[in-house]
Formats: sequence, structure tokens, C-alpha cells
Amino acid sequence: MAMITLRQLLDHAAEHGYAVPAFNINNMEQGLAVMTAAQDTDSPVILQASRGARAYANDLVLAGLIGGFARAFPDIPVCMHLDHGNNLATCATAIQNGFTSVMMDGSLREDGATPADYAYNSGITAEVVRMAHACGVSVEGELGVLGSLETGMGDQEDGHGATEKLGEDQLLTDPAEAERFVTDTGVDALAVAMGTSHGAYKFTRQPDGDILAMHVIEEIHRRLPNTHLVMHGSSSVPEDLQRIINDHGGDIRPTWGVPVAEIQRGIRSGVRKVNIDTDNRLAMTAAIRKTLAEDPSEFDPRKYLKPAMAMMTEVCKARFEAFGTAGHASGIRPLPLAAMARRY
Ligand SMILES: O=C(CO)COP(=O)(O)O
Ligand SMILES: O=C[C@H](O)COP(=O)(O)O
Ligand SMILES: [Zn+2]
Ligand SMILES: [Zn+2]
Repeated sequence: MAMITLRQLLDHAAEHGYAVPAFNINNMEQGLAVMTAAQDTDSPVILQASRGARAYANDLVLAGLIGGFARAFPDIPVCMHLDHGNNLATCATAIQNGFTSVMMDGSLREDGATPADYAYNSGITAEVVRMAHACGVSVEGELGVLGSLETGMGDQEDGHGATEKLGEDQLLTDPAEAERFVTDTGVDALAVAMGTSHGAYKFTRQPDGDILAMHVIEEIHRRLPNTHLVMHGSSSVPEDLQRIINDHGGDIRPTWGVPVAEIQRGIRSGVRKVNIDTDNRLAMTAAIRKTLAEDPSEFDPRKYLKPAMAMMTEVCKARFEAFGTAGHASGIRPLPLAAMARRY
């Protein structure tokens, strides 16, 4: 068993100058694809489940899967993280089900759609930090609202995100406020907003500094050199995957994601956790479409899920290599939650 907390993992990443991709999973195949990539590259992993994933897979089944991964891959430290928790109960039940890390996303109100004010966000996040740290579990908070600097709109693609038009003051995390937020809440990692959004449709062109504001991260890192920063909406939306999907009956409109080089720039400025879901969704869909198109008589799910896992594993391996995660699993000795509870 090698479950690890987010805090211990990101402390290690900071010490050695790398970042850890946090991959969303909803089922066994996505989990196995990540674990295989981690094994092949000697990388520690962050598996994260959204509220939607927990409802889809069933909390108990998910907990069983994670336990299975940890036993089947005993050399890989696994951090099990709640993505975008919306209230205290969501975070508490994740902890009950064996998560070693939770995100309390107080940038939005409990409905996951209405932008919240500073007092609400810092209040609820501090409350979750007190509860989670007592259990040894780590906490990620978020300041600033994810959304597009091109349109001012939050992302609703996955049913979570601001629904009203946002101003630049909301779409870009204020570095001075970030400093205050970390002091007020005691979070272990801070997600910041700088123009990324969830899903495949992030940018209508190759992003430059006007629509992907990496300088905001650099300024926050200058003020908070010891805080682990998190980039959400960080899929790169690879053109080759878009093409495979579209060549086999799919319909992905022209779109751009976050270039890996921009993420690497972030990693030089304190980014330690990089959230990726869409790229893996695209990889699995591309492989499934291609397999079924090439042999329409096929109906054994294993025949298309195996190539789907393989294509997802390739994406994960590429990110482990690009973010410098590769080679670090064997250098980490995960601490038990009780030891972490004393350390926060
Ligand atoms: O931020 C994410 C999950 O919290 C996922 O982002 P993508 O949609 O860019 O993969
Ligand atoms: O929140 C972002 C992730 O892409 C998870 O999406 P989801 O809520 O559809 O599971
Ligand atoms: Zn989301
Ligand atoms: Zn996110």
C-alpha cells in the first residue's frame, strides 16, 4: 500500500523542481491507464475524482478500485484527490472513503455556478482545512474563477463552472489577495485563475499572453515562493487526437488547449499540480472510434477498451516526462496519515 497525501507529494515535487499531473478518473480503465503510465515512467500519481465521477462510479466502488491500484502497483505512491469539492460534506465523505486529499473550491458557491466573494471562500476553505488536517488529509483551495479571457464566460461544459459573464478581476487571481488567502486558510495548494477553462474549447486560436496570462502565476509565485500552485483546465487538446476523432465520424470543432511549453513555464514558477481530464477523454474516444470504424463487426468491449487504455497511457506518459515527474516514484517514502496530521 502506498497512498500518499497531496502535501507530502507536492513538497517533494517542489524540492526537486517538478510538477505532478492530476488525472481525472471515473472507471477502472482510466485508472489502469494512469497506473500503467506511472509504472512505465517511475512516476508518483494523483488520481482525482469529481463529484460527477463519484456519482457515476459509486463511492464504495471507487474506494475499492483505488485500494486495488495501490496493491497492484506497490511501488507507485498514489494520492487520491477530490476534484472541485463544493461544500464541507462533499469533502468529509471523500475523507471517509479513503481520499488522501480534497479540493474545497470556494471560488464558486455551493451550486458550483455562482461566483463567491472572498469572505465566503476563505471561511469555508479554512473550515475544511481544519477538518482535513485533523485527519492527516491535504487541502487544495481556489482563488479566482476559471473562465475564458476571450469571452468572459466560465466553463459549463462539464456541468460545473460560472454561469454569468465574468470580468477580468474575477478571471485573473489577484496576487495580493492570494497572499492573504493562503494565510487566512492554511491550504496546502492553491489553484489560480489565469484564463484556462475546463473542456475541449479553451481558446479559439493558439494562445498568447493576452488570453493565457502566465504572468499572473509568475507574480503570485514571487509573493508566495513556498506555496504549491495548481493549474486547472490544463489539457493541451492535441491536434492529432482531434484529427483521429474527426476522421472517424466525430465532430470536434477547431480549438486550442494549453501548450505543454506554457505549463513548463508555470512549473518554473511554483506550479506543482496540473489538472488534466479532457486530453484523456479525447485519447480514449479517438481509439474507440478508430477501432470500431475499422471493424464494425466488433462487439466485445475489451477489444476497444484495450486500445483506449493504451492511447490514454501514451498521453499520461508524455505528461509525466514533460512535467519532470518521471523517475521520482522510487525516491518517495509515503508517510501515514497520522504522521501527516502532526506535521501540517
Ligand atoms: O481542471 C480540470 C479538472 O479539475 C481538467 O481540465 P481539462 O478539461 O483541461 O482537462
Ligand atoms: O471539473 C473538471 C473535470 O474535467 C471533471 O469533469 P466532470 O465534472 O465532468 O467529472
Ligand atoms: Zn469542472
Ligand atoms: Zn478543475
